[in-house]
Amino acid sequence: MSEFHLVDLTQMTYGGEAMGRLSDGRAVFVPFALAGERVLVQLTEEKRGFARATLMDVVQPSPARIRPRCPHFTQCGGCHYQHMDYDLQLTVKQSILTEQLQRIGGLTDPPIGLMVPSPRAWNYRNTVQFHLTPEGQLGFRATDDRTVIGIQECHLPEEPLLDLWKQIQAEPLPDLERLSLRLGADGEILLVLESLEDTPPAISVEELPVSVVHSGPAGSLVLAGDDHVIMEVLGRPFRVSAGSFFQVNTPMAEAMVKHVLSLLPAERLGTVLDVYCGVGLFSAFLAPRTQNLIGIESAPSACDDFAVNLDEFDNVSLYMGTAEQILPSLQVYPDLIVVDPPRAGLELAALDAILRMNAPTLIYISCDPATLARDTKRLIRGGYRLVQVTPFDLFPQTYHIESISLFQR
Ligand SMILES: C[S@@+](CC[C@H](N)C(=O)[O-])C[C@H]1O[C@@H](n2cnc3c(N)ncnc32)[C@H](O)[C@@H]1O
Repeated sequence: MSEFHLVDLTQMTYGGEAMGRLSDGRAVFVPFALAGERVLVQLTEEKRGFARATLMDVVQPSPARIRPRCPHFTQCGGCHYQHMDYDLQLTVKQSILTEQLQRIGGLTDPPIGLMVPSPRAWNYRNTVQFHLTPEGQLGFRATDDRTVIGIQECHLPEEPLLDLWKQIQAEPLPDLERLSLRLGADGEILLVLESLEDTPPAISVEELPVSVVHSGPAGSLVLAGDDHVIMEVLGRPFRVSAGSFFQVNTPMAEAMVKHVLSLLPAERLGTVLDVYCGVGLFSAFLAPRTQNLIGIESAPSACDDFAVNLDEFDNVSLYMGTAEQILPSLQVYPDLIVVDPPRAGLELAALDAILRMNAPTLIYISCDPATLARDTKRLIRGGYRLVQVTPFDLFPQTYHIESISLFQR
């Protein structure tokens, strides 16, 4: 068993941890703690240059520490910031984004604007995904990101999802891999049951006021209602099917769309690329400002939704496939490229193809400051200038940081 260490924490770092130094000078990362605290920790992972530790005791708490709302805090891997009030969460995220762009991105003074706060710090998620414990109870991944722990309460989903959760958690669901709920505009809910069998698990769906889809190895089967929900952003409806991505915080999706539009020039654009376009959230608002809009998206269900959501436009085309496959062979010279990749950021083949297209403006929507910083360095080396970064707090109570960056040639 590893010994205990007393550590003074000096800095919050990306990933939900606070950092201090061990007596041998190595950095140590401690979750659920705050900069300014003296803590007792036990090492869980040791490398030559750093270590990770479990928080055993807060010997000298920070005056900023508050009582977490959720009893699962420190066990559940979902939230890392419930011990800070919301204003402090915003400040911490802002400084982490700055630190990442400085240290990984190589920028001395990154042009970061103030973080746009979420209108709701709690109950903001329009979707929730449960994993199942070995006993078939609904749960979330624990802090180790592997084990699933049974969950009795969560304060992040919107209230109608909590009401439905209460109804379905009564009976165990041992044959399920995952269960997700997504709340649409007008209150309809899509319940998706994922299993490794083609036979749908026994769940009494008839009494539930929802659409139900079973997703198995052979594909998806609608058990009740529709195979999608309608989400609404800035008054515009979006069809979102069971397997498609959609932003989880609807008011913040609206704020991001408005921000992207505010970065556009007044005159109509020629060609615009929307890479990682999903069901067409940004494309739908860019299409009226563009002569020719091209979407690229790898998920078939999101492509189907995109086709429906942008059906009214005849200046829009869509490529289904990965950005790294499609971009290198695309012979276009866009005025604007919008990218919104998953956490891994831009694959090198996609980034190189983007540089070759030589677009005067690139808007990079990021959900991971570390890969944003890495890609920023590459984009700057390739001839872009980072003009401004606006962080958006899409995920209160968690360490996740969303941002929109404007690059120009
Ligand atoms: C962060 S989401 C953004 C979607 C959309 N921009 C929005 O805001 O709703 C990323 C999207 O990229 C898609 N995707 C993931 N990897 C991809 C890849 N290598 N090439 C193209 N699309 C990819 C996902 O299916 C998902 O729809």
